[in-house]
Amino acid sequence: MTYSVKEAFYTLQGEGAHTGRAAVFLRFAGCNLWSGLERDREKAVCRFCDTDFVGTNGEGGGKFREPGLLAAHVKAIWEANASAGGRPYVVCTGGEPLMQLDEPLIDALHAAGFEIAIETNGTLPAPASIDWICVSPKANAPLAQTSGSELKLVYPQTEPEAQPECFETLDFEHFFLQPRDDGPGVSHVAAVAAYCLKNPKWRLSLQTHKLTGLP
Ligand SMILES: C[S@@+](CC[C@H](N)C(=O)[O-])C[C@H]1O[C@@H](n2cnc3c(N)ncnc32)[C@H](O)[C@@H]1O
Ligand SMILES: Nc1nc2[nH]cc(C(=O)O)c2c(=O)[nH]1
Ligand code: SF4
Ligand SMILES: [Mg+2]
Repeated sequence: MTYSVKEAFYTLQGEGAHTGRAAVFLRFAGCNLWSGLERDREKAVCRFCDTDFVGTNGEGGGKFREPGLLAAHVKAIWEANASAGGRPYVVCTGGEPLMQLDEPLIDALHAAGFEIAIETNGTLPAPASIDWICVSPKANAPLAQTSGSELKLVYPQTEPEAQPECFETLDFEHFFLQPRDDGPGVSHVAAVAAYCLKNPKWRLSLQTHKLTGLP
């Protein structure tokens, strides 16, 4: 299949349990919960998205006709940036990466030496061969993937079915609340901190790339 990639870039993982780890971010185009067009945002299932995942015109983006070609592209980005040590790490995100990330591409990334992480909204099942599965549930989007490495819930969400208590018995190793970024002048950090202080099962995940200026 042909993979549509919005952008691919080298940075530090900004969120969750692997915060601070060097990685190639592979951002697939398209999502099943929003078209990505501002005119559709209010009627979308997921309305708080902070990401442009439309098209293939970003840095390192493009269309890749074979899994091996995309894996070679990711490897070239790693090798152009990392000089020594550390296991090559790729974070597949989007948009919704599970609309495109398939077994042939997972095999090709593994063959290129990568440990593979995914950031997914959990509405599509994730292949078990992915090394690190981060699920970020959204209100009104039933979960197909109820186990994994970390569950990272954007907080607050108003809908009753997107409250932290709805997810805390699922089969994940780590539970994070991430303050919803509503743009300049609004912060939900204190609300997340207060929740985590009362409910120690949950930890605070800051979007540290937005503090450091990394992509
Ligand atoms: C852009 S999404 C792409 C992956 C996948 N579609 C998902 O939603 O998990 C990557 C991460 O950013 C989070 N995110 C999106 N918009 C956000 C916002 N406004 N504030 C905080 N986190 C946000 C998502 O919940 C997810 O954990
Ligand atoms: N540095 C950095 N860390 C991230 N963690 C998850 C991200 C995403 O958009 O999926 C992201 C991102 O866009 N940049
Ligand atoms: S599911 Fe993820 S990529 Fe899709 S609109 Fe929501 S946050 Fe953005
Ligand atoms: Mg992001």
